[in-house]
Amino acid sequence: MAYFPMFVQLKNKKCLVIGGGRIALRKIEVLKDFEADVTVIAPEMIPQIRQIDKIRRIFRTFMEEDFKEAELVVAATNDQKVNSEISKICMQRKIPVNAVDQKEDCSFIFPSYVKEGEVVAAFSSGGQSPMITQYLKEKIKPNLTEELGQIAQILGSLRAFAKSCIATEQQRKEFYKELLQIGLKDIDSLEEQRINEIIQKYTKNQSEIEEQ
Ligand SMILES: C[C@@]1(CC(=O)O)c2cc3[nH]c(cc4nc(cc5[nH]c(cc(n2)[C@H]1CCC(=O)O)[C@@](C)(CC(=O)O)[C@@H]5CCC(=O)O)C(CC(=O)O)=C4CCC(=O)O)c(CCC(=O)O)c3CC(=O)O
Ligand SMILES: NC(=O)C1=CN([C@@H]2O[C@H](COP(=O)(O)OP(=O)(O)OC[C@H]3O[C@@H](n4cnc5c(N)ncnc54)[C@H](O)[C@@H]3O)[C@@H](O)[C@H]2O)C=CC1
Repeated sequence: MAYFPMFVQLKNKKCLVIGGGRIALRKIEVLKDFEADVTVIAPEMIPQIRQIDKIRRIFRTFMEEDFKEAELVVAATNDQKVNSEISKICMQRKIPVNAVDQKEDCSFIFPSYVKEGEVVAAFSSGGQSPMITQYLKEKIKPNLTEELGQIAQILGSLRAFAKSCIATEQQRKEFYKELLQIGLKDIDSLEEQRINEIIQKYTKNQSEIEEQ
């Protein structure tokens, strides 16, 4: 079964990671990368987890009341029974849950991803082979450049303006495409004056349409 790649807003969401080993660390780093509010619960945590900034650490085994406020949970202990129990609690409470050792206990799984600014490419093999998932990430890395992330930010900042000032969706599409092509050739040439020239070209078209 293939999983649907849903892009979820995690900023400031209360995410609970249960377990304090190497795999918990990997999951915490991903959640932090998307600005989640992370709490870790485990009797023992590896030094790298103890050193992470701005997370809550609770040194004990989990309790049912820990789930009260959780909006997303990762069961990352090394005990399958414990992870399964966590999963059941979350499923009952309809909290999205990931269990690191058994996809049957997951309502969502983690992808391998590349992120530049707000552009994210994410891969999954439906749990069949994380190696393949990692391989795909490495393949896309040379294409998902820092510049592409910057171009996305520039195009994003022009969206509201383009919607109000460029007449049709087709024209807006051409406008974004032209800016993208320029940015891909040379990000530095996508500066204010050049952008203004292109804006004028597309808004001029609109005033011509309005005059007719
Ligand atoms: C179902 C899923 C649930 C979940 O964790 O969300 C899951 C489950 C399991 N992984 C296992 C093993 C490995 N996982 C990795 C790596 C990653 N695993 C990740 C995700 C996922 N792993 C989800 C499915 C993803 C998909 O759809 O493809 C990544 C992408 C994201 C992340 O972890 O954040 C991250 C790469 C991050 C990156 O580099 O970008 C490596 C490689 C390595 O460690 O270098 C190995 C060893 C090689 C191998 O086994 O293939 C085992 C067996 C453990 C055992 O044998 O004991 C299980 C349990 C089982 O399969 O039963
Ligand atoms: N999803 C993935 O990508 C992968 C998953 N795995 C799975 O991940 C599991 C965990 O791996 P590691 O982090 O290396 O294990 P680990 O042994 O380093 O850490 C286990 C952690 O769980 C904690 N723990 C145990 N019982 C607990 C409880 N009742 N409440 C709270 N915390 C508890 C321990 O204190 C410890 O911090 C492995 O057993 C393996 O099945 C392994 C490789 C990749």
